[in-house]
Amino acid sequence: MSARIIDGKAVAADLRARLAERVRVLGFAPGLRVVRVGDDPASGVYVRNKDRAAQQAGFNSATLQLPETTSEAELLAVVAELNADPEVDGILVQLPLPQQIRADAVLRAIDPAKDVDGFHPVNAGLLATGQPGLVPCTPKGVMHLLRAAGTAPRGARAVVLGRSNIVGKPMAALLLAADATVTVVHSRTQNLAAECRRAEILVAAVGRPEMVRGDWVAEGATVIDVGINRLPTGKLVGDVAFAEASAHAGAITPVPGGVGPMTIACLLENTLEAAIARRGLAEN
Ligand SMILES: Nc1nc2c(c(=O)[nH]1)N[C@@H](CN(C=O)c1ccc(C(=O)N[C@@H](CCC(=O)O)C(=O)O)cc1)CN2
Ligand SMILES: [Mg+2]
Repeated sequence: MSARIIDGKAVAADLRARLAERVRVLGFAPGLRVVRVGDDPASGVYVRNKDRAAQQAGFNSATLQLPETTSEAELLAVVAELNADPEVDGILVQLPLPQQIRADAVLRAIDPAKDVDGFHPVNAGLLATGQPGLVPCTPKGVMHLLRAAGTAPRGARAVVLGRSNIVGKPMAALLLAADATVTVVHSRTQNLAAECRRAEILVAAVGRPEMVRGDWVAEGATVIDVGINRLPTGKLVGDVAFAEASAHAGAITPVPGGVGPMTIACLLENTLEAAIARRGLAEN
């Protein structure tokens, strides 16, 4: 079998266009503030892309750039200001942070109602207990991609490779909420390949270049590759060996152009949701 390619760029562009139209109809500009600390070059690219996508969709977006030497207390003070600012609907602190700052302490300080990354323990708890809240952008984007691919999670065997708070755990919760039968596997799991081979939906989010080989993929499975790994050659690859896996999968996301663009589109979706909820508006 040669897999269908799930075009994340196109799905993200479509979502961004629909969000822009909703913003136009609502008649106000949702406020987004992205905080970048230091000069990690990849973060620079992501933050610029977020800002540009937000502005193109009619959001009131700005990036706050802080020096690499920023202390945790200084960053917490910036977060407190944004929490108190009525013009701000969404706050996102770009990760990774410099080593003198505890990311957990900063993420916990963000007002959960403005936590458009969905990383605050309150939002994580709401998701884990099946209640409405702000959902992390990358797993939310994966759910959009499954819909676009025509892959229904209900009753399907889903395997999530990776157990991070940012992707693996919320991904498992979302699939479970969509009635999939979910298994989470990780570096300590025995027989990883055999576990993955059982999946009708396989989500790889482990951060190891091309770890998932062709014979880990069941015939006809939908494979979603969350990994974005830069090889020493400069080439960007996912957690899945794309050519090998494509020979078995029914549908597969590429890297680049798969999950990555959805992360940014879903950030806009979350910011719009936060703006609507903060204003007590209900859309019809
Ligand atoms: N606060 C957060 N920090 C980080 C997150 C996050 O969701 N919230 N995720 C990643 C980085 N990230 C967004 O911030 C992100 C990474 C990659 C892409 C993307 O579109 N990638 C492209 C390829 C880009 C390239 O050429 O390098 C693709 O996959 O097509 C978007 C967002 C860590 N930090
Ligand atoms: Mg991503």
